Amino acid sequence: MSNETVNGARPAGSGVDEATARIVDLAQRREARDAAAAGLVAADIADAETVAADAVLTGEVIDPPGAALLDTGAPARVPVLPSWLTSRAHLHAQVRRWGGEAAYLAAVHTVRLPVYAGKVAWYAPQGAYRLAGRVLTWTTAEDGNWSLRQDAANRNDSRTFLELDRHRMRLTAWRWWITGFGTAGAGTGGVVLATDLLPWWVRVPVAGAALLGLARYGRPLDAPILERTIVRARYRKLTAELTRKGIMATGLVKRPEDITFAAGGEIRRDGPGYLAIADLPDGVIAVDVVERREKLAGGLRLPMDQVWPEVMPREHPGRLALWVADRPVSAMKQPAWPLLKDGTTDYFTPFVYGFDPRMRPVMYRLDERNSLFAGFPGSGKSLSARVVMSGGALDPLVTFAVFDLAGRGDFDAFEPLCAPALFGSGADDGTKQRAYQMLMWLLKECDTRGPLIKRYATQGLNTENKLNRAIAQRDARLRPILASIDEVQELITDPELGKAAAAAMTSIVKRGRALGIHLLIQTQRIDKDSLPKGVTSNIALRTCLAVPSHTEVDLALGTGAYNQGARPNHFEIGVDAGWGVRVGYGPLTTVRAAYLDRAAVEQICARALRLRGGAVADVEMDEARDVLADVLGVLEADESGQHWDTLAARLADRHPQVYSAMTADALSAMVRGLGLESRNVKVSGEVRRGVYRAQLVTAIDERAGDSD
Ligand SMILES: Nc1ncnc2c1ncn2[C@@H]1O[C@H](COP(=O)(O)OP(=O)(O)OP(=O)(O)O)[C@@H](O)[C@H]1O
Repeated sequence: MSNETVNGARPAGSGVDEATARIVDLAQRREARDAAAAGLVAADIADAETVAADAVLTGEVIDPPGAALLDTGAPARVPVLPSWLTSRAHLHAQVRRWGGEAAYLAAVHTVRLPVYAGKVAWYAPQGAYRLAGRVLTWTTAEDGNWSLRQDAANRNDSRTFLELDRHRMRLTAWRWWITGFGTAGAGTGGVVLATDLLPWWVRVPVAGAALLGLARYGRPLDAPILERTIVRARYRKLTAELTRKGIMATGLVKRPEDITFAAGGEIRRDGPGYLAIADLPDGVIAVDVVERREKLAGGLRLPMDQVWPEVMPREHPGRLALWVADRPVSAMKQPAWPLLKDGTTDYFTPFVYGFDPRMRPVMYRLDERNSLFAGFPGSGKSLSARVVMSGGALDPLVTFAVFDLAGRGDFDAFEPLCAPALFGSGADDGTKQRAYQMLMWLLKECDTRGPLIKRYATQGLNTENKLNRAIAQRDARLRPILASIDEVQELITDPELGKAAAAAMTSIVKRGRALGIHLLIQTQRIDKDSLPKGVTSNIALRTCLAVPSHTEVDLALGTGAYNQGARPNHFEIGVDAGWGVRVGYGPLTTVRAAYLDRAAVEQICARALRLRGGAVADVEMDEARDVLADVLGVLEADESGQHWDTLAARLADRHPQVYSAMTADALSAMVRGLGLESRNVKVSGEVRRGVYRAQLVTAIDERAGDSD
């Protein structure tokens, strides 16, 4: 409709003199209002900012009658139950909050009890005296027509006076009876309370209530017995006004009234805080507000940690969910991990991983997913990954492979759950080599599992050529595998193994997903070299913990995550340890892993070992291969050299269990890592990079000479 309006343009042919005062035609105005209500704009001939529609609209009619309506989703409905009644955690939070307030009031008034007792002792007799006076006045009906009688007396009108007094006497006749019975009843009550006729727990509260009532009646109006306690404003209620004030502080919106609140989404309590669903004016989207969280918090006069603006998934981009916590979230106590003390999990079913800022449980899924945890040192990666691994450990079917390339011992508790060849902890080359062998083993598993699973499909155990629990239980060769590598960048950037390891990981995350292989990698270095796109882009479940800037956010979570509102760069390392933004399972989620300290993880692993009958099966690994000898072995007798790509393909063919993921680049990097040069090799007239037989032979001879 705005295309019908041109600022400052004069109405075509109106002939209105701007200098003259405008006379408004009320009938026309009314008509225009009705038209506006019907969704139309009536051009007001006297409106200097409106021009005739046909002067501007030269093309086709934009909204022909009966144009299709856009589906903006199901009509918003008010929740049947208040949100604090819909989850146990929220109910606890609400009860705790009420309990806290009740305890505070009880404490305040208990301390003041002696003062209150003194006030009651002072005012109760005064109340009794006042009450007696009031009852007497009522009984004698002196108040009723006193002024009329006085008036008759002043006028010496004895007849009227006597008539009025007779009326008064008639009233007093029955009132004396009531007063008499009332006084006798009160007296008897007093005697009963003063003696032992009733137990103390009846007498004390009744006497107390009576005294309190008298004291209340006897006190001056401005002297309350209970001290007025101004309860500290511990909780700041989020109102529409406050929400608008906060959003205005971002500088994105010009007029507060442009911020509206979604129907059915009024501001309400949600977990330990308040939730407002606001619709932003045209041209402003929720991501813009999320981006200016700091200004928003400033406008609300609250610490950042208490203000959680979010984009609403599956809603229009201008709808903002603003959740304001009662207290800074980092100071809130997270609920305990539900599986901490008992319970088991199922690899194929989600389990609780952590809690979002509203303290709602957030689930984690192992099947058909791979995981990445990226964050700066101290952001809580290892702890978060340990929760995922603890979840996996509580399914007795899961086979573990764990490599900690930092060697800090964060994952030592999982050692008893791993076959000896599948556990390593250390920053040395040997551990990296073993981690690489583990990847080769996973590749081999990918090769063997596919045909086996297909066979079970023909027996009716699955429908989609994917591993499921029934198959995993039936065949010990198809147990789900959870393979974790901490500080994976150490392996990926290794000059010798890096390229081949990255290629292997890419292959594993692509193929292993449906075969019950979950690769979980963690890294603190977030750049293109440490997180090659081939690996990350195939990992579905990615969690980014505290990082310095949007570059790392997009590298870890995928390009565009920052634009969609992911802001892990707002987390403060140390304070917000464990907080991360996750993609790949449900909508973009801000979540903090449940806190499991070392002792808790050790207990969980001990439980997990018991679930596995106290021991884990050994795993056969292929011996580490001699790469140079293998390359020499695939050179044909008449070849003096060969290209890397041909050699890589031949190696994958000859030793698929070890080299199936081998690429030309990876092979070149591995061989160069062993001290050989990559050279131009001419084969069948084509010159490409490769290696000569003579180089390989010399290197092998030198190595043999060194070891002698
Ligand atoms: N979910 C959590 N809840 C509470 N505190 C946490 C949480 N996660 C981590 N922390 C705290 O942060 C500290 C660092 O965690 P962690 O060792 O997992 O970080 P990291 O990112 O792995 O660091 P590094 O890269 O140096 O290994 C922990 O010792 C713990 O005190």
